[in-house]
Amino acid sequence: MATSAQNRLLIKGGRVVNDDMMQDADVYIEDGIIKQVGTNLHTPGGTRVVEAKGHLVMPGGIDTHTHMQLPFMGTFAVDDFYTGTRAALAGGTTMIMDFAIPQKGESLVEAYHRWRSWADPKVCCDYALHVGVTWWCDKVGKEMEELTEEHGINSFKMFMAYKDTWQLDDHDLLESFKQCKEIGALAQVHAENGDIIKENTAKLLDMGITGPEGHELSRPEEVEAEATNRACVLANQVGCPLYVVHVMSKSAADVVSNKRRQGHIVFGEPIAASLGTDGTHYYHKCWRHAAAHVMGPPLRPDCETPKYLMDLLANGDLQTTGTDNCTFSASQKALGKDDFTKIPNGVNGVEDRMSVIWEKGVVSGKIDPCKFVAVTSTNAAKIFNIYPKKGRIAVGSDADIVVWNPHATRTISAKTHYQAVDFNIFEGMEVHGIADYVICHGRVVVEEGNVRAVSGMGKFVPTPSHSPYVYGRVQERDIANAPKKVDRAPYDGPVIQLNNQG
Ligand SMILES: C[C@@H](CNC(N)=O)C(=O)O
Ligand SMILES: [Zn+2]
Ligand SMILES: [Zn+2]
Repeated sequence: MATSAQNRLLIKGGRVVNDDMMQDADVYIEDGIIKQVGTNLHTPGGTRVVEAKGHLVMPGGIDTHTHMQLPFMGTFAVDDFYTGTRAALAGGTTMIMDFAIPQKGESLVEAYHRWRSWADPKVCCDYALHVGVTWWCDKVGKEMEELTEEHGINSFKMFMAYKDTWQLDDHDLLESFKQCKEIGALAQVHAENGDIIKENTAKLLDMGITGPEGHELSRPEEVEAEATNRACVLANQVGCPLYVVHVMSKSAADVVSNKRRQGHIVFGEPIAASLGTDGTHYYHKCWRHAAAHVMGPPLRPDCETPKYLMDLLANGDLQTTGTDNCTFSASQKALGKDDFTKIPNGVNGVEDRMSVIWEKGVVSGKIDPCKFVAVTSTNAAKIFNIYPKKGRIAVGSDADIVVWNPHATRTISAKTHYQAVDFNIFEGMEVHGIADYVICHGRVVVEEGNVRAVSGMGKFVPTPSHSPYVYGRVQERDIANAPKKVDRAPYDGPVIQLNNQG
């Protein structure tokens, strides 16, 4: 069938960047799919041309961790699936991975359908879902299997914090990890020790420390590191691959590095916030400013943390970058004006992630453009088993592409950002790297600063189980590491008699 002119696009004169190579090449697109990559391409008449000279042509960003319009702590995240995905496109991200989170006792499948009903009509770009496991029983295990087999879910997030609401104990963590392995899904953890947090919180409030500084004081980085280590040990003991979301500290990152060095199958996800700013803001005199940075795990007061985490992305010890975008405006954060435990947790990031990582990673000389593509897009596509449909500029891949201007600069501000939230944790930061053009489903949705995102144009992307990148070595490893019985003659010596008087 002849394609109509608006479905044909040629990105001309740019430098194509994938995670493993760069090349000067043009990219020809038809009906939302990349059809040709190369030079001197023959394209039909009526093809629209995007001039990309001096630009990098990269796979659109994949944000592995968002919470659009999340019902949380008595309110809803203010960026919904429309404003959130529109902002994502504005910044060069062409796919988000959000979370369907049931309350304790609720059906996981019902939560999945609820999130689908919220997202499908609104998303401007493609999206996938992880599903939260906030309680455990056999029914939960069966629903995890149904979600993997019938609904395109291949990752489940278990919470080790949020005691009394979403937190699982070690027994339930083990059961959920075993089930993830059984169905070929990836176990994700929110790694903080919720029991220590509860203990510390009571002490701090008793001492009259009710401000946002109390939030970080209640959960210092060793509380994140302890849970990260525990999750790695539990998962490794049942042979389940693990993905640690929102890695926020040096200590937790070191745990992931060391476990990977010991051969564990574990992945770590720092976020734009932990790569771009720090926890000194909790001590800001302005309550609103300090509260705007409240999230869990918290940003760390050690201002060397962002560089440290970027170095671990550079050397491959950490693999993906999300944002944990879960935004609340001043009046919502003010629910906790007298008690930091009531400040809705969450920060922005979905719009600025690509620029923040370009500035802190590439401009600083820590990562090159190929590694930038790896950590903002390709690694996520491989881990969640949607590669090369997503995460690559190649024939047959989706035409989700960012035409990146590496030299242009902008100053990040809530005054100019597309997000609905009234605060930006990167306020005032000058960054290099602007998405001059963003192509989504083969259509130009961002053009030199004009965002023409279309609500409902995004599609749900099923993530299939048994990702080779995650499970490719699990079977052999189980066989190789299986404990072996020792053949020996039975003991035939004396045995004491136990008296029954206890
Ligand atoms: C509830 C959700 C977002 N909030 C946060 N990280 O502070 C999460 O824990 O990832
Ligand atoms: Zn979390
Ligand atoms: Zn989250």
